Amino acid sequence: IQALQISENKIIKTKMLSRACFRQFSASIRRMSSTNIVETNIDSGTGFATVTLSQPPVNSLDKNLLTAITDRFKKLSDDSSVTGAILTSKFDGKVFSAGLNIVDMFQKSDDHLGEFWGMVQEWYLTIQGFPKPLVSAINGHAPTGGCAMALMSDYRVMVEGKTIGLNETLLGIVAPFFFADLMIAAVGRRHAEFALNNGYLYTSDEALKIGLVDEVVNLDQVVPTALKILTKMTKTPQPAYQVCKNFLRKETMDTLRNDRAGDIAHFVGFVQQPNVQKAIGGYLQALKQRKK
Ligand SMILES: CC/C=C\C/C=C\C/C=C\CC/C=C/CC(=O)SCCNC(=O)CCNC(=O)[C@H](O)C(C)(C)COP(=O)(O)OP(=O)(O)OC[C@H]1O[C@@H](n2cnc3c(N)ncnc32)[C@H](O)[C@@H]1OP(=O)(O)O
Repeated sequence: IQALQISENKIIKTKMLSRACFRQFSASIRRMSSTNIVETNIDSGTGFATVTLSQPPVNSLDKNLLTAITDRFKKLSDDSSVTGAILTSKFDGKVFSAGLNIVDMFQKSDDHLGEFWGMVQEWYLTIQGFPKPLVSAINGHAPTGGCAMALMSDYRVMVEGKTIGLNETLLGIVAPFFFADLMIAAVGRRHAEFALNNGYLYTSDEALKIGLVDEVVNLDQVVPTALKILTKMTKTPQPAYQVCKNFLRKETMDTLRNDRAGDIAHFVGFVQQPNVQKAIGGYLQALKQRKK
């Protein structure tokens, strides 16, 4: 009987302990009401939000994903309990993001293209204007718009052995001026001209050499390294951090803000050209046939 009582007490204690652990865990990690394509967890101890892009197969930025990311970052900006954020992908070891969804640019009406580009502008203005420290944990390939999105963060940690770059010209399209300015800000005009004119995709190590990313680590170190640097960045007095970040980025953002309609018209006119459509169609086909 005594033995039974002892083991029953042990069970009760174990249950109490696991309930306490669960309470502690649920108190420290808050899951934001996320769409399933953008998962967000907030650590209530540090205030760090981890935003994980989760749209299969490659996080291509279609209207749904652009809107979900934009909404998420707007909420994180407004949430005073959030001190900083990490942007990463669910498809670790494979793809961070395949950039803008090419299907949204092929054989579409002017209205579709205009609405799509308006969403691209809003996505750029929101992440680039995110007032808190933001670190990209680039755990897979990051071509074109995927690279641009990583460039909008304040620090880039990349997994070894993948590729990154603004390689639009290889598709027969041209990176918009606000993508080009992101690259110039990171690597300087000389490297940016070479990278954009030639649609050059850098390996992780090459990207590190020119300053396109800040650190290259193995896969299981990507997020921990991002967390480490975020911890440092959030120690800077935040009003000063925000003012500084805003004034350094304001010029290009203002150029876009001041003529969004003109920029949309420019995009639609460019993409609807028959030779551009032909190039995009050919590229899409090549992408589909790569696997065969
Ligand atoms: C004078 C004019 C001046 C200025 C111009 C004015 C305005 C600007 C005009 C235009 C600017 C437009 C800007 C565009 C920026 C972009 O972001 S364009 C996006 C380009 N993206 C890419 O090139 C990436 C292509 N993808 C890949 O290289 C690979 O998929 C990747 C390495 C990311 C992953 O490889 P892997 O894991 O092997 O996957 P798969 O290749 O097998 O892909 C899986 C399926 O996903 C489809 N897919 C891949 N990427 C995209 C995409 N970006 N959009 C849509 N779909 C994509 C792929 O086809 C596979 O589909 P399937 O399974 O075969 O159905």
